Amino acid sequence: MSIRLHNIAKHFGSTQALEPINLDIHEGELVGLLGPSGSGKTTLLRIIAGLENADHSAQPGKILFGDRDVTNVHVRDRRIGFVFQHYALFRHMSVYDNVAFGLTVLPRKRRPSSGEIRARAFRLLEMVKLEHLANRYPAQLSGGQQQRVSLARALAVEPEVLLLDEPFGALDAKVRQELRRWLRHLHDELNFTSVFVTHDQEEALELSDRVVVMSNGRIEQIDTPDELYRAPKNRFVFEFLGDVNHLEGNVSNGVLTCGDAYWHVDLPDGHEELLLRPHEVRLTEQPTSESHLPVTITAISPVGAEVRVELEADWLAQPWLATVRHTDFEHLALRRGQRLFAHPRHWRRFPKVALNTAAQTHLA
Ligand SMILES: Nc1ncnc2c1ncn2[C@@H]1O[C@H](COP(=O)(O)OP(=O)(O)OP(=O)(O)O)[C@@H](O)[C@H]1O
Repeated sequence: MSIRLHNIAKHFGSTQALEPINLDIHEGELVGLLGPSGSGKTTLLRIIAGLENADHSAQPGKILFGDRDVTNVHVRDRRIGFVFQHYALFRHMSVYDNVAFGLTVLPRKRRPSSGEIRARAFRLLEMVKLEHLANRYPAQLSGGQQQRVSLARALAVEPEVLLLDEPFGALDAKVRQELRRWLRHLHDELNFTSVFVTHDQEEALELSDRVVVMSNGRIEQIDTPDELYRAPKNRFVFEFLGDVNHLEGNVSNGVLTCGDAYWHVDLPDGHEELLLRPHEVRLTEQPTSESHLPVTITAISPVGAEVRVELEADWLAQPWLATVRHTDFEHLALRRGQRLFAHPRHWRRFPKVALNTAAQTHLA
């Protein structure tokens, strides 16, 4: 089931939660709504669900599920499954009853027989690997298990659209990771269309077919995770998707200078701010004829696939972060207090005048 939003806007009193938005979600897609707090993600999800009405204006917005105009259709009749962080399980019902609930309350005409309800609920419990806990009560489950029951409960009524609002928000990192895999797996196997809200970049990039990046009630970019990361449309998207180092200074005759640091860049004269990711910073013991960017290591974190190194310098307003391979870390014998030189491998600049102009990128 595709979802099409046309000219959807929302005010709460004088607060504009959403500027007029157009969004096409394809059938079978898993789409993440990503943005900082207050950017309008939940409002957009609630409007898709029918829990909130969009503004009625001179040009009222429209919501289509497939060919069906659901703009004025009640939430009950939109055939949607929900998994909301605060939409808790029924505490007085067993796991099995929670999952079967949606089917037992269907109107008689659409309600399956009790044997079928039982079979379907158990099939879903098997899918989320919880059939052995069918008789337990929610309070007797871990947070991750409860969210898996929520997922099974939402899927029991065979929704064509599944909406999830920060579904794994309250869980620890490892359980979140596991549940993401669950969701992706169920999504691919059952082939519904899903929209989920998150403020976690990693979650959005890992789970989504496409990500909708939002800020201030606006859509900044809609793209595949790969495209978003490689070709951010503006500075906001670039900064929101990961750690960023800033290099600010004046360019004159092809040399950017900042305090006692300088670097040859192919840019016209003027003030510049260049942005680079931690993996785009190379560290060496000596400067080169091209760059002289002296830095001091202030912290080292060797946890993970790469070593994270924090760098400070008089010419930097904010510390830089560099990620280096473990082999380079050992080779350079990096330690706190060590003085080194940074070399940008790659950088971007986002001209300030027009926020939405494409980034200029440069490979050093
Ligand atoms: N019921 C409401 N009444 C008044 N203002 C609201 C209401 N719901 C949301 N807002 C405002 O609308 C804007 C968007 O809120 P929304 O909850 O959609 O953001 P969000 O991106 O989901 O944020 P978060 O990640 O913090 O949940 C915010 O400025 C918020 O204060």
